[in-house]
Amino acid sequence: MFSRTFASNVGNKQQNIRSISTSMQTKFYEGQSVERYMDGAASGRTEELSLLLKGGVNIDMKNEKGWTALMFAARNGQIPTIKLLMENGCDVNLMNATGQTAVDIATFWNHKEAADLITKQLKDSRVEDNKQFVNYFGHSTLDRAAEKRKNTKWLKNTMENENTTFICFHGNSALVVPNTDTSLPKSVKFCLYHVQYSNIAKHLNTDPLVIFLGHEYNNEEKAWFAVDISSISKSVYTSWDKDLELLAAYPGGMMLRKEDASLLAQARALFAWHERYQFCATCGSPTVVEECGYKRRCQDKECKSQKGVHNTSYPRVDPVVIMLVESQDGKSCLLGRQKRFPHGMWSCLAGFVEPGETIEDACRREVFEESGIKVGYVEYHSCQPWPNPSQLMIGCLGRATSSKIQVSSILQTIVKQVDYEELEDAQWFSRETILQMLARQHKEKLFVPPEQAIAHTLIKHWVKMTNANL
Ligand SMILES: NC(=O)C1=CN([C@@H]2O[C@H](COP(=O)(O)OP(=O)(O)OC[C@H]3O[C@@H](n4cnc5c(N)ncnc54)[C@H](O)[C@@H]3O)[C@@H](O)[C@H]2O)C=CC1
Ligand SMILES: [Mg+2]
Ligand SMILES: [Mg+2]
Ligand SMILES: [Mg+2]
Ligand SMILES: [Zn+2]
Repeated sequence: MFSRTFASNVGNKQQNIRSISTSMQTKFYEGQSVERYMDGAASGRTEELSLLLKGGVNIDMKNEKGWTALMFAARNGQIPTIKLLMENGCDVNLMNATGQTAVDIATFWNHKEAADLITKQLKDSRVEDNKQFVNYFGHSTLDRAAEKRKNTKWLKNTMENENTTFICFHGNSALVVPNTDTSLPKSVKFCLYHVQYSNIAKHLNTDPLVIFLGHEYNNEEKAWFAVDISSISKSVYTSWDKDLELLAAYPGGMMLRKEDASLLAQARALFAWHERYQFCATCGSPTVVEECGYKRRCQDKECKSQKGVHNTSYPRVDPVVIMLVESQDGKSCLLGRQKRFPHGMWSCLAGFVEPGETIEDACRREVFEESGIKVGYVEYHSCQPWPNPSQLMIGCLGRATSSKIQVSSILQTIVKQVDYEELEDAQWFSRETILQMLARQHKEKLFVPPEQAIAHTLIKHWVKMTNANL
């Protein structure tokens, strides 16, 4: 039903095949030339390969065993050749006749650097190929390197390393400096303050909460940590830099560069978890931090949580569905208003996923509870870590099977008693009205959430999907 959505979301895989048009280039398909191309890759003759690629060779051509040039380069750990092929857009996902990818081959032959390099591209290309939308707060550039979290020696050395960067948190807020880089979008008002541990260590508690965020891909030397500085007063941190200030993670986190925002989303969720889960959920004993911020272990050795793996010991992520619901005729979409929203703002309906519930059913239930609208087909669009404090917003598109809105239909009786309403109002909006709201040109000053919110992404996607001129 939503095939047009898929066309603009996940179905548009680029075929990255280069056609060869001239007769000279066509000759290249002859056996000898294939061999020359493959041999060039295996031997690392980058200049020759570069010329062949400029001549229009099919970069992903395969030999009779299904091997590509990238696979040959991976077989011999030819780093510059691998880089050249990837820069020229080779397909890193291809498999040979026995089902091995270039990463498998590099790994098998012990070329770790080559395997890591191709793996990184693989991740990037998945995003690129699928045209998958990455929302604000989701642009992490770090390898979380979970295996390092237990390696105390590596952690200690790395924390002290001058290439390592610390970001600082004080309760719910991050330490920031005003942005002075005018090349960044206007919405970027602040930058996370970056500091080395040695510069702040003397001001910290004896054992501050430190969280390992990860290191840059293929570079263990460039590691990132977050540290709790709540024991430090304003006069102390402003002595490091007079422009320093504390920025509340939400909504302040919307005013950062996208890379900073993802670091904030990761750190903020973990700090909030540590603050709220000081005691064991199973027996009530105090807990201690392990795995550089990624685990809390009960101090009672007899506690059930010590036996086996228990999710009470690990950081929380709360799944929330958020959905753009399209009317039966496809001409309008359903938006709602919560009381706490700024005047004039309308957004997608959203709600926490409940235990034992599918994403699709959660969308249908929340929409029905909040608006009385029934939803049939549901599909996934994209997601967003939401640091308020640790939701994972699962963005979906849904098709309504009814049209009569009854706000908080199911909750209405309870709502009266507890004086709380999920939504103050819900309405259908035409595409034309949505366009005015997106452009902030609506005559009654109605608008939708800012582009940092996944609600904005979904609304804009629906407008594009319905062929509006955006
Ligand atoms: N990024 C975005 O564009 C948007 C993000 N959101 C976020 O989604 C979240 C959920 O949306 P709502 O409409 O409020 O959900 P909702 O419709 O499920 O109602 C919230 C109520 O659900 C209950 N609840 C169930 N599980 C909960 C949990 N794990 N944590 C807290 N409360 C829980 C509480 O009674 C709460 O008052 C909100 O925290 C909001 O910050 C909401 C809309 C847009
Ligand atoms: Mg709800
Ligand atoms: Mg809701
Ligand atoms: Mg709910
Ligand atoms: Zn316990």
